[in-house]
Amino acid sequence: MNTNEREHVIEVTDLRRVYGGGFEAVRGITFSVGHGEVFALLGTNGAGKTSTVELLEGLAPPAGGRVRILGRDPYRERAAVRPRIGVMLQEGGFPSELTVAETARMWAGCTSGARPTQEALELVGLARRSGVRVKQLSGGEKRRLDLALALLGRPEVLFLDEPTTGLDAEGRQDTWRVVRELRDAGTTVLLTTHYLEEAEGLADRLAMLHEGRIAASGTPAEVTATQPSRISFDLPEGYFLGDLPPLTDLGVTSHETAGRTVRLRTNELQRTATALLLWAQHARVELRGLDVRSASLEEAFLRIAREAAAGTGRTSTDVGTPDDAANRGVTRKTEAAA
Ligand SMILES: Nc1ncnc2c1ncn2[C@@H]1O[C@H](COP(=O)(O)OP(=O)(O)OP(=O)(O)O)[C@@H](O)[C@H]1O
Repeated sequence: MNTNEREHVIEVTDLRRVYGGGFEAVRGITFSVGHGEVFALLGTNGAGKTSTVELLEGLAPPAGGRVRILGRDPYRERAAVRPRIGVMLQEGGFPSELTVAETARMWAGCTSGARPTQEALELVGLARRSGVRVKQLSGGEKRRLDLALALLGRPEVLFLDEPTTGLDAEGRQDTWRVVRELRDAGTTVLLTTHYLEEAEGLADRLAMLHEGRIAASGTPAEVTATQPSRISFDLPEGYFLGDLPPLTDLGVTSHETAGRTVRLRTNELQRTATALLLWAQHARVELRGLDVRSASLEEAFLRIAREAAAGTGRTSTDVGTPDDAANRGVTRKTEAAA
């Protein structure tokens, strides 16, 4: 592996995809993924995730911009790139009359340097179902088979398009475990998902797509940090809202009351919480029901999607590389909302 591959296993620059009829599904996106990173593409339905991943897999040429996988063009240099990547499609579409083992063997026959089929099936917890026909598998088991086949070639780069759709909670956990093990072994993983907790728990970095553009990107923590945190508590007996320190001085962006319960939103969680606790200590009162929490990725996603849909999204895109340690702050492409 040369230096460039180590730095940028996946490199996407101003990528565009236009379908017949002139519809622009991918409108100039830029990001890179480093060796051994898990990168998640999130987005609303039709945001352009699959259209992007297909370009990365070399299934179609971009209408504009550039893709490099392991330093090579995945479309023009497909013969060199394909053996080094693993692809798990949304719909595997394998012959339903074959058994699991037969399907894996058939796929292994088309894969250079394939690992033993039983090993791949064991990785995804399907070894016990080797003799079962594909048509008799549950939806979740079919997804596991898709994953096993993607792993057969010991890929350096793994593309997972909605890998846990249709899986139950246990199956999802199993898939996450496999992805983490692969990542720990140095595999670079790019996944698309609709499950925000999946991105939150699995991805080192992520990008949220909206209408073919990146609306926000960064680590999950960086993306959620762009959203206000929440603090709620009950006003102590005999105290009123006006008895608290001026809320704007505490970094509070909005507040509401319901009975004696006060709910605050703040972009400076530590400062606001500390000031409230100091006030309570000084007043010798208890803030009953105190609840302090950061925004979830789901909240961030919903807000960013709403803002982007309202037309406040900017058009430029940029995601820091993993080596840009000093520049790892989230890249928000939407104006901050109150
Ligand atoms: N072959 C095609 N021809 C024309 N338009 C297409 C084609 N494939 C996808 N599109 C359109 O491109 C846009 C992006 O689709 P894409 O499948 O990439 O979105 P997605 O983010 O993967 O969506 P989902 O989460 O629903 O799977 C959508 O508006 C879709 O209708």
